[in-house]
Amino acid sequence: MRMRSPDPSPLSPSEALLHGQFASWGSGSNSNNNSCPNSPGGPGGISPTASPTPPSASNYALTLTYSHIHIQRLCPRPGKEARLLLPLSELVGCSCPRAPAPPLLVLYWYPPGKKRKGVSRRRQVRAYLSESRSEAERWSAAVQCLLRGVAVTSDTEFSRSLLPRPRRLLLLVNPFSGRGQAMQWCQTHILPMIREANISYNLIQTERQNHARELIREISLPEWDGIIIISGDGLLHEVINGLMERPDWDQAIKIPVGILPCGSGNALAGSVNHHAGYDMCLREPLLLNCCFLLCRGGVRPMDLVSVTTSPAPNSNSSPRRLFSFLSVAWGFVSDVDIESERYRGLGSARFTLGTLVRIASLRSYKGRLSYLPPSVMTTSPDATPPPPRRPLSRSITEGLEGFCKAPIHRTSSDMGISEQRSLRRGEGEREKEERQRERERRRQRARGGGTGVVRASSLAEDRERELEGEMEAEEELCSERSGTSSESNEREDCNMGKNERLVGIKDEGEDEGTVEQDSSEMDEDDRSKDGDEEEGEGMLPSKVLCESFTVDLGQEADEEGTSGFSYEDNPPDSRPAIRKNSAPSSQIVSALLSQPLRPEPDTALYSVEDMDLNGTYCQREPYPLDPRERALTISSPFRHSPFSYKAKALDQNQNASRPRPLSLLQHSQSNSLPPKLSSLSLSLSPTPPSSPSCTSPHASAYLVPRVNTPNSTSPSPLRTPSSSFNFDISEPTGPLKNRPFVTLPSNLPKDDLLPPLDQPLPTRDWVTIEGDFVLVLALYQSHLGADLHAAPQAKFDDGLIHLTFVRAGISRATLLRLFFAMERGTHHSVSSPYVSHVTCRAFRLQPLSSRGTLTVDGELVPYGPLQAQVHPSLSRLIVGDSGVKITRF
Ligand SMILES: Nc1ncnc2c1ncn2[C@@H]1O[C@H](COP(=O)(O)OP(=O)(O)OP(=O)(O)O)[C@@H](O)[C@H]1O
Repeated sequence: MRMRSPDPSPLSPSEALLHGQFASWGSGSNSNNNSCPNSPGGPGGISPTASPTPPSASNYALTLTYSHIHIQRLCPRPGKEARLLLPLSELVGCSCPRAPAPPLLVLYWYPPGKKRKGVSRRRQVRAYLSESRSEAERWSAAVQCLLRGVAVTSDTEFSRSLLPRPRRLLLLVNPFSGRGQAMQWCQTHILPMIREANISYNLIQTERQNHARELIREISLPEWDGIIIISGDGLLHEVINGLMERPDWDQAIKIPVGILPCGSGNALAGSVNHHAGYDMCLREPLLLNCCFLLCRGGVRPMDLVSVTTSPAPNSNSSPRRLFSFLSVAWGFVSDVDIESERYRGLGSARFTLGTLVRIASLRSYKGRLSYLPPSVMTTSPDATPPPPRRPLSRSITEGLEGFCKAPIHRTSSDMGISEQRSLRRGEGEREKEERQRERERRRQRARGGGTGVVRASSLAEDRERELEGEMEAEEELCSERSGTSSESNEREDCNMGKNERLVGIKDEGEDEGTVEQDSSEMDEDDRSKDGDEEEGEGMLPSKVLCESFTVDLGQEADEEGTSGFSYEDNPPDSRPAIRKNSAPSSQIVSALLSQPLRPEPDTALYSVEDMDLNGTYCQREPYPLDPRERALTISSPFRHSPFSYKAKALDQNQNASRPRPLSLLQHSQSNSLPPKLSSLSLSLSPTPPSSPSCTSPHASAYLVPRVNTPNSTSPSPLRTPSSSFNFDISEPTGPLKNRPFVTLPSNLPKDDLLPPLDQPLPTRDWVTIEGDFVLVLALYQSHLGADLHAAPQAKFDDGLIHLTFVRAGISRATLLRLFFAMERGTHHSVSSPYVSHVTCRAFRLQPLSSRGTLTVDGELVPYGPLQAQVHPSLSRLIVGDSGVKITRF
């Protein structure tokens, strides 16, 4: 019994809603005490025929207030606390068993677990024997009224009639999610708690992929107060899309949805758990927290993101639209998600192993990422309006990894350094500066042969010139100001600023050299270079925090500080990539990291396909590739990868009816640790040579005109409307999600920020980054997995997409450090010029590499151009007490 010390402030009578005396009844935790009352109606519940245990000698005085039940032992025993304060916020329900059971008041209490991570909240059932049934029922009704948010006062006559009808929930269980424990957990954890909360439910097991989606499209929704997914995030993805495919989608999507985590990633559950203020946890503790929050009720609006994907390969259909509640991933994250399917038996540890394998064979992808930063808006009508904001029109073309770092530092932010400086000046100066830059860009493009192709080797010069242009403009501004009393001071300031920036440019150049060396020699030299890198760190800009988002300008310098990074340096519970329940031990990690990372000779070739403005792939120059990469499918070190790319994939619908169990069976052969892990070759993936000096034959080939550059050329001659989306690319045959061709309702919310996928983006306001990426991750929840706090600022309804992109050139150690820091959500402070975090309202992703994986909410979608826009607060999520109470009863 958890008796607490007496409340120092005695209860005032006005606070008390009810007061009464009860005798004790066998109480305690369900697991330890067989004599205690069990779940109402559940197995082991109070048997009507059971003869009541004789009341104990000790009696209790119970007082009910708006927030607590005060339980006072009337005959204090030595060594025992005399008083227990039971917060109503920790109760899921209360009952009064029907006759012939004794007149009991039964309280179902789930106090939170100990602070130590991973310790579950524990179920405690407390039963008190009343003098009469009517008194017990009065108390039960009063407690339930408070739990359900019914307005009551001390004058209220409590009875069952005051209670709203029990909530009705549709529970959808994917029995194959995670490690296949969903049904077992239903019986042991979920259903008992739901019964105790007096919730009615219908439980349906899904039988195949898209079963839930079809079901949700058809059912009558007014019968339900909520739809609960007992699975991973994939099943919720189906439900959300099923709701949006209904003719009454605008009503349907407002039905509260909830998630009880039984998958392996459980990102949304992790976000809900975090939102409720609980410590990060996994498995049963996470499930119990989420189930508790569900029973407490309370919903919040949740943003949905409308994603338009390319049509499936070999299909003549148009782009597909779907709705996403979690993420879009390309590169590292989606690769790990899909490739680690084969380790599903490991539970969430599959991501750990997948992460290590993918880091060992790190690869990068060419592509173009464009995004629309959120606009600056004043929320208060009294607030002074912001200065007129010049529409931003920026496009950043990056060269090879580590080569052109400066542009991304400065301009990928909504209010980057150059923009902030411009805004301080008058419109005239800004326009003048803009014109000057424009002229410079045009000259630059003309030098590129008039094709719009930007030479990679010229990018750094380009950027340097741009900076010089800015400085000249500033100098002009200073000279215009001369004549005032502060003339000399200002001039000095200006000159000083210029010198500092020139030093900065020089230093960046030096740093780039270092980073190139880093990418080619990697870890072998890590330790020795540590000191040098530290030196350079102070010379670079450190970090710009923008109003709406953060862009890390940090120095990759302490990248090499990661040479000192070892598993010994990190407490075991602070590793997201190496999870607590991970199968791979630190020895595996050490083995992987201790391998020398050698650049592989570029001995084999495969074709790199470039894409024109219309999203059509065209073959460009050959791209060097390690022969093993070709042999090992998508650079997996596992020879029998079930995800090998076939020359031509089946239409995704040909997998359509393949139920999950089959796919699990199919993967079961590889559901084991990699053979001979220690002999894994840590060869570099086919990233281009680190030198930007165009030694790579393809260096200028993949840099194609940018659609949203103001002066970009008209659409490429390769573009033909009919050939748009006609991708001759292969897809993994296994897990590509079958999406039945359903005609979406015509009145769905429009993606008003985006043109059709085959049209160029608007020339204003958008930012484009082009180059080699290790990963692009668009997240709209705080968590990417239950223990990956990947977007710490994200809220369910912030109307924002949180974009993280990592560019090629990042070392394995830094990447690993980034994932480690993600567990605590501190990865934004991992200083690396290759890592950027921004927010946006819409984005477009155009992969330029011919192979890769794209996932939406962890589900594979056709590989090709994709775009997305956030639709704020479109749906409603059950989050517990911190939300608004469910009103539909
Ligand atoms: N009965 C079933 N048989 C086969 N596949 C199913 C079944 N029910 C659902 N699915 C599909 O299984 C896929 C994975 O489900 P889900 O994401 O819920 O679990 P998970 O992958 O274990 O969890 P997480 O996404 O958190 O890793 C989804 O695409 C879903 O459509």
